[in-house]
Amino acid sequence: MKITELQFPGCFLIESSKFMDVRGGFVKTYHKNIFEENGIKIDLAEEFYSVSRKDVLRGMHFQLPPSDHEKLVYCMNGSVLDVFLDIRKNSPTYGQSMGIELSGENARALFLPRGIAHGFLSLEDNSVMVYKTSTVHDPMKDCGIRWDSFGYNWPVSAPVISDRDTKHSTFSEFNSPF
Ligand SMILES: Cc1cn([C@H]2C[C@H](O)[C@@H](COP(=O)(O)OP(=O)(O)O[C@H]3O[C@@H](C)C(=O)[C@@H](O)[C@H]3O)O2)c(=O)[nH]c1=O
Repeated sequence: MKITELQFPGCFLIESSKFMDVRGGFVKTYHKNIFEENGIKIDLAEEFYSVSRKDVLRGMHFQLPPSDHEKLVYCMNGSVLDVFLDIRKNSPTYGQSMGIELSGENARALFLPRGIAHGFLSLEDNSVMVYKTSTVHDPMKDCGIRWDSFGYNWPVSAPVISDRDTKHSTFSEFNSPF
């Protein structure tokens, strides 16, 4: 397991070893000690997953304080372009976004701290995204920023998005509490 801090402080790329044999594959997605040795502390409270068709775009999501949380995300099957946006006002990378491909094949995961908005574009059918979070879902604090409002160059013109995701504030309208 190789863990690298990204250019956004507190965001980490986790590259897990994938063991293959005649039966298929094996991937370890969380190891408390290795994570903590690399500066990642997450008390797991919930786990969930979504399944998306090609060109589905979900995001950009986060929970507001006091229900904000750390998030460990990975793609167990298929592939996605995972995109995250720094909305921490005191961060040197505030307002910046970056994208990383996650797939069942590359077995990468991302650790995202509080104050990072998260979304992804599904690059193929049956892309399964798994999340482990440090607080439980709080519908009253579940919040978002419009996917097309912060300058990220998504490689899709007409993504499939939820009704909720069309209604988020734009990045410039949003007054970040982080
Ligand atoms: C996120 C979530 C949703 N739900 C419900 C609400 C709704 O009825 C249904 C689908 O929710 P959504 O449309 O918000 O699902 P989705 O758009 O897939 O939400 C996810 O998007 C990505 C980008 C993230 O980063 C995740 O943290 C999460 O916000 O599931 C829960 O019960 N618990 C949860 O933790």
